[in-house]
Amino acid sequence: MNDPMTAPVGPAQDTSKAPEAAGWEPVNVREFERHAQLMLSKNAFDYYASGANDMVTLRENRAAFNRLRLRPRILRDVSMVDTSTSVLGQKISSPICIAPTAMQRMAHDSGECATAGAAAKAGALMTLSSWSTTSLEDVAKAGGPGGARWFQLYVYKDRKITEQLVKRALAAGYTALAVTVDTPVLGRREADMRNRFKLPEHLTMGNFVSAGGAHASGTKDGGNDSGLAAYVASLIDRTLDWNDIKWLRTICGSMKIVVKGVMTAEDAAESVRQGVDGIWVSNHGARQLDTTPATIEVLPEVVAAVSGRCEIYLDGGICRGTDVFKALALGAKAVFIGRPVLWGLAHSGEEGVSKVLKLLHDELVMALQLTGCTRVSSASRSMVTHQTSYYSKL
Ligand SMILES: Cc1cc2nc3c(=O)[nH]c(=O)nc-3n(C[C@H](O)[C@H](O)[C@H](O)COP(=O)(O)O)c2cc1C
Ligand SMILES: CCCCC(=O)C(=O)O
Repeated sequence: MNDPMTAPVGPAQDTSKAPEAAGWEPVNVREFERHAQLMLSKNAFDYYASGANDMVTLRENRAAFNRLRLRPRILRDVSMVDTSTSVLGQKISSPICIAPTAMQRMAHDSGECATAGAAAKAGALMTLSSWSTTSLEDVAKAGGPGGARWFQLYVYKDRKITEQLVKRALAAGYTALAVTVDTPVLGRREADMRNRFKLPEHLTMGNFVSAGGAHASGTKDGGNDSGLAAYVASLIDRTLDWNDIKWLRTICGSMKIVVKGVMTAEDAAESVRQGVDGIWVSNHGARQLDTTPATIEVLPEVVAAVSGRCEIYLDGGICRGTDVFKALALGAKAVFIGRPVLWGLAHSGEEGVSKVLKLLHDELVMALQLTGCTRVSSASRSMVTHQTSYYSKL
């Protein structure tokens, strides 16, 4: 078996429903990924799994968690553990939330509706991608009235289309807009270039069916390149700046605004000055600018710059309960998972997403118990240290 730390990402085997996958019950997130690799087409798996360029940051997002060491406390009665918390005033059962990932129906035909169903059953917060293969209204229905939902926004050059999208999200009960600010152009994803990635013919960008044309058809024809890169270049607004965040504030009604893709103390401080409600530390799952640090490495500078003035979230590379614990201990209010949800979907639709959420939840509970914590707010800065801190004391 490949070493999970060094295993290359892709290329995927093109053996959908491979016999090796049958009857295999993955016991951790990395095994769900390997299972998905057997189940999915190469076009889909490579798109989901890969990062930008040399994928230095993709490996770092994982490796940086593993360089952190936990300092457990003992004899603290951990018979009862409460993982519930809140984000932007909304109660959720766990700090493990679902990040927006585009085009989920390539992973399983039930796609985003299955994710919404699993999230609602677990009491988890789901963020829906602008690039959902199901309309935001149908996803809201699938999650039911009680589901906690945010909408991820890509700002289109066509501001009428952007505005309609925001208004529809508000009407459908999404409570926050996660505005993605790290994608003025699409990162260079070489697997997608090689595969000439495209959305399968039977799928559409579900939020743009009425807009029609290229907006709806998505990434059907990339010519000699990734179809996704062509879509972004022609339709997504790369002039986006802070004035647009102000503009969004005027049209988003009661929805809160979270900026997704903050990676520096400077931008965190500016985000607070601009009055955003939340800061989402993310390097887009290492799919945009390669050789940025891991998100867990920049979290401390963001936390220091924000100094409690708004909530901070983190995503990138989370695949263990101990990763969640480390992010919380270093100051994140909640974490988001991207690819693990896709691996759950590929395994068995809604049931698979439920399994992944439960797996990570159970691992988090154990991480809390074994560090002597009975609630997520007890995960503290003193319980995490860098591995080198031990060597410096020798
Ligand atoms: C296949 C895929 C599609 C994604 N699509 C979107 C998207 O539509 N909008 C967005 O803001 N981020 C998108 N992201 C980034 C995720 O929201 C998140 O930042 C990232 O996946 C977290 O890292 P992880 O996959 O290691 O958990 C996508 C990531 C992946 C892997
Ligand atoms: C503009 C990019 C859309 C999907 C996405 O965010 C991703 O593939 O990472």
